[in-house]
Amino acid sequence: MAVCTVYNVKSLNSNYSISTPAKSHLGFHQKQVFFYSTGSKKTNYKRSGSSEITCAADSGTIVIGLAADSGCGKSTFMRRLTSVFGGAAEPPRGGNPDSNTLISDTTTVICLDDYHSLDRTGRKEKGVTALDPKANDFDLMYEQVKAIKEGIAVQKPIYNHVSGLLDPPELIKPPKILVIEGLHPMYDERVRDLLDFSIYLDISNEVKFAWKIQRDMAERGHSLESIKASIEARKPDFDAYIDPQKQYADAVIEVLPTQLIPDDNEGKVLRVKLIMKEGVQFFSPVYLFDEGSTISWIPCGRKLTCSYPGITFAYGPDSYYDNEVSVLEMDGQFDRLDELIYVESHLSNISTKFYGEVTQQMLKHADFPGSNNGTGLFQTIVGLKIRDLYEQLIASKSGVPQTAKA
Ligand SMILES: Nc1ncnc2c1ncn2[C@@H]1O[C@H](COP(=O)(O)OP(=O)(O)OP(=O)(O)O)[C@@H](O)[C@H]1O
Ligand SMILES: O=C(CO)[C@H](O)[C@H](O)COP(=O)(O)O
Repeated sequence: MAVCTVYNVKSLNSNYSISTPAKSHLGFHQKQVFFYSTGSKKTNYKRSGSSEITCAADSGTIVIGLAADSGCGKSTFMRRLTSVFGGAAEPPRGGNPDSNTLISDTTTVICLDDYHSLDRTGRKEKGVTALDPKANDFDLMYEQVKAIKEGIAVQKPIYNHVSGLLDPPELIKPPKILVIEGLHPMYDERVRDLLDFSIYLDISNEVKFAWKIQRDMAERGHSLESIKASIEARKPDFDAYIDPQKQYADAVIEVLPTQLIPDDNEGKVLRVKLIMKEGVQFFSPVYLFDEGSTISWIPCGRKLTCSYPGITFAYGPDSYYDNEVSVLEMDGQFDRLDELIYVESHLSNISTKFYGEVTQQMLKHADFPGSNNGTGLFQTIVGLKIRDLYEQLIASKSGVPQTAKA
């Protein structure tokens, strides 16, 4: 286990202190004062001693970025990803019960909402949304993600979604895999350059609306009008600051209404595309039947039960924001998840460790949203690809060659 040094930093105008790494690139050696803004006022910190802690990562931390709007399936995706590595993710033990962080043996998932520089009141006073870069501290985000990547523990702020306030920070030790999820993992070029792999969940407006209604009306008691108003209010900033990040993603999961039901407006049956950038180190796109060909496939028949409106798959090369990509598409939904093995056996480069691993993962989490359609299938596959990328990166650092995967 590696040893990390954290420097204690005392607050000059509030009653809690934070610790932060002592690296000169963070400015503490030179300046010894760190500005951390809470709400609309700034809090000053001064260095006061240091301590050593045990860090989890000996061979460096790899950093994955996951971008999406609120309510677009990030938490569900994270649960699928963590499961691929084994073990469950939990909030930091004994910490703030409203922490947004999830820690498992291999992964630590931090939510970038914790880098809101303006709290709920601060945003209201200034008339900005949480999507606006002005409401977020990208300098601190960059410094802390960089520090963790270099094996240094940090004291990360917490944005409390219950109170709408910035809470005292929590200690984040470098894990094997750090996932930064939220609104802006690819917005700031410096943060973007720290990412070893990036994913964007691109949920079309119609589908986003259907999911929001399902969650916020059924589970949170919001009215239809308030859900509509909240989506409308966020849209200009979403279009300006969140959506453009998809051009930088190594993989995009795009979720659209089905094309199998004419004029469908229920949003239950989905058409899902997995858009995979070519030429990304340690990431080889998944393919159907024949790499590089253009394929359309209706798998329904003796081996796959399909009720109305059926299932179609498509695969082929394309371009996306001037990048060469491979696109795998699924429209429709599975009737029987155990039969997914039939589809899995026709996919290649899925980075499984044994035959049927995708199907096993999907069956294990059959109760997660999207398990009967392309959202669950592609999230699971991307999880396996991330595991593969991690193993290849670690092997490349230690000089051990990796064997080819399915
Ligand atoms: N693949 C899916 N299929 C159907 N519904 C889904 C899917 N993924 C997410 N949802 C719906 O969206 C809701 C939000 O999902 P989730 O909590 O994973 O999103 P999130 O991006 O983490 O949200 P937030 O940022 O608001 O915490 C779920 O409760 C569910 O209703
Ligand atoms: O877009 C969001 C990311 O999840 C939230 O709206 C943002 O973090 C502000 O949170 P809250 O609405 O709890 O004040």
